Amino acid sequence: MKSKPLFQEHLKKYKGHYGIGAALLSISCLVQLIIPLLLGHFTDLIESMTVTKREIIGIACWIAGIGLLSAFFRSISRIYLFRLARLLEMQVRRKLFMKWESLSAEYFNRQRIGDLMSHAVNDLNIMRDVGMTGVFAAIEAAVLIAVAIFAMAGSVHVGLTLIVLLPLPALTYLAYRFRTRIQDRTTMVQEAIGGLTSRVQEFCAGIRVVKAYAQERAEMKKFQEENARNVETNRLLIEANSSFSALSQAIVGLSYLLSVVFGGLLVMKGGISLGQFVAFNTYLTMLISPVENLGKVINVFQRGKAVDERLRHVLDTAPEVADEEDTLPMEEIEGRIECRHLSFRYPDHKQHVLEDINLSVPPGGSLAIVGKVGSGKTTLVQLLLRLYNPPEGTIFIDGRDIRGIPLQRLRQSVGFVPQEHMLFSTTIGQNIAFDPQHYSGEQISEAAKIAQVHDNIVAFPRQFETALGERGVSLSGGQRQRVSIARAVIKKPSILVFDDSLSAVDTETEERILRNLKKMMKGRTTIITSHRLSAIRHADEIIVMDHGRIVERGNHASLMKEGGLYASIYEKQTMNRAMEG
Ligand SMILES: Nc1ncnc2c1ncn2[C@@H]1O[C@H](COP(=O)(O)OP(=O)(O)OP(=O)(O)O)[C@@H](O)[C@H]1O
Repeated sequence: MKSKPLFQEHLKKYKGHYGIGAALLSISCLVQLIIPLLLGHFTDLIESMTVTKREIIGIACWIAGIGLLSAFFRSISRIYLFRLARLLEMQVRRKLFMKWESLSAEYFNRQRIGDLMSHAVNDLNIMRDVGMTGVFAAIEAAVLIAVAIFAMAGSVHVGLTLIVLLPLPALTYLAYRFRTRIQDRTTMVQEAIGGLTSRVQEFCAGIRVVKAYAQERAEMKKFQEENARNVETNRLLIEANSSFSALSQAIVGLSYLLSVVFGGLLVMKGGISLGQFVAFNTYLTMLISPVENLGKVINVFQRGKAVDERLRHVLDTAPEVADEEDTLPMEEIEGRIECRHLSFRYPDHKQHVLEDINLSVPPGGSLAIVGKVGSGKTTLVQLLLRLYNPPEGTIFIDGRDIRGIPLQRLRQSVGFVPQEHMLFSTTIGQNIAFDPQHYSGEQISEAAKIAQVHDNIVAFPRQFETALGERGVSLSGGQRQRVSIARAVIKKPSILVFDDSLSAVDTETEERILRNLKKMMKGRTTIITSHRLSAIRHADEIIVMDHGRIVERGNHASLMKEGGLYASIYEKQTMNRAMEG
């Protein structure tokens, strides 16, 4: 289902609050409109030479008092309406984040980080601007224009008012002409910001590679291109905005000119008094700013519309991996895994990366998946976590099709150690206890011991409280790997999946980790993919993959006896180790 325009929805939901804000602002505008009448009266008194010093002070005090009262209501309404705009920003950002959390890994593969950041930051700034500048100026313009015109016609001269208002409909035409141009250019600017953010993000993340390959110049060139695109798109937007502003000001200026010429003639003919002429022009001056602002308001709303569409495009993305409506709850997962004729290709790809995979792991059993680079090992374990959707009827856990297992239950029951060891910029302890469940310090420490990283952590002055990432310490590749192993084992999951997760530790540490795991994983299912065969030789079953197919299967002894691919890789690795040792 397509979502409704975000701003309109917000307006509808908080219509009462917007009503109060609009009422407060209207009071401020109405109070302000008394000032021209006082000025007109004052001018007539001066012209008639009948004014006393006391009256002058009295009128000045009234003008000051009314000005203050108007400013008071204006500032309250501003606080009120701006708070609503902040609320809109916060709610849309929350929606956006919740949507991202529901989307599959594939969605993020297809997106540039810069574009996502541009949605979360720049698009929402524009959205907030719609709520702040847009709504505030629109209400002010509507009230001031309506009431000032009424006052000009009612208290001064209908004919003069009509003449002066004659050019103003041209503003509507102008807004119509500029509408698409401003919207399109806003989209271009937001996309350019996304591109620039992506470039900076990629450069910072890949700084070591850039330096190692002396790619600074090439990177600078790419950055310059994005930077220039950003400047150019902004230039185009400013050009459209400025032309729109200049033309609307010219229209307003024409009104002013008509007022001076025809108003002056009327005063000379005695049609209106000098005081009325002054009041009329003061009203017109009051009108100029909101009418000019009206141009800005239209501009802000047009930019807001472009952003609203961009954001809704994200919010309307359907999650590829989600619970079906008829998904039944599931108590505990025991850990029996089965693949039946599993063939898989990535969304939007023609080629199958897994072909007719059949396997069965009993609860508490261990399965090792080995094979050449790109043979499909990671794909297979990601399907077991349902990071992608396998075809129905191909993967079963505890006898239930994985597509019918509640995602929350499935993911709570699997401890996954991925190839890339993503640690968050919190403390080491929080990185280990990264689970909805609460863990005690003792449990965190225990998990770190199993993962063989406890000694490293306690060597830091703040131990488990040590902050990681930005402005925190950096861990070595091996330490990061072991912290993410600790993160998986602390859950004591029914199924533990290691995707080539022991590659950055030496063989001795690897042995110790596996020994500890064996104790802890008694009765739980373990799946390990690895390039290093020494890490998996104790597994109950080993499958060897090549080009997405299982080409050999058995245990270490039977595979060695077979003398196939497994045996040849194992011998090569043993020889290499012997030569290195
Ligand atoms: N998100 C994706 N979209 C499309 N194709 C993908 C995606 N991820 C992997 N592939 C392709 O699927 C095939 C299997 O990749 P996979 O990562 O499963 O292999 P692997 O055996 O784990 O490799 P490695 O040992 O390098 O980790 C490769 O040809 C790869 O290019």
